[in-house]
Amino acid sequence: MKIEELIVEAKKARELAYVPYSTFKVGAAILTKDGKVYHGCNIENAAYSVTNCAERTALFKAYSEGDTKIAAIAVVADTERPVPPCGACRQVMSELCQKDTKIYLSNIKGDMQEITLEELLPGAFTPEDLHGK
Ligand SMILES: O=c1ccn([C@H]2C[C@H](O)[C@@H](CO)O2)c(=O)[nH]1
Repeated sequence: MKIEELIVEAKKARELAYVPYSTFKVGAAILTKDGKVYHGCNIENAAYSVTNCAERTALFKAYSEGDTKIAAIAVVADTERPVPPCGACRQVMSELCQKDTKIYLSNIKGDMQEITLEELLPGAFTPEDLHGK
């Protein structure tokens, strides 16, 4: 699958965003190493802090189906620059994506930025830290 096609899937996912509070729609699409696509949108809540971002929705969908090998993830929002994932998503991506996962940040007008996990969250807290290694 081409990068542009994965971004189109993220745009489709964005249309399903449940955003009555911010009205800010975000979409994500994951391509697994087996070639399957998972979609995710942001899902808000009247108790604002339990909102789930698009990136985490897509990753949790893939993991909960047993698909943990993530080839690529694309994220799209209507932002001036390619949408920057929030801090919580960076932490989750640093653990649930792999070192070689391709990460594409994009926006509705078509800008695209490829970024690595290490660039997204340098010095992330890892499972190794938790286990004292
Ligand atoms: O990368 C991002 C940034 C923000 N949001 C969501 C959270 C909230 O629903 C809305 C405004 O912050 O956008 C995402 O889904 N992904």
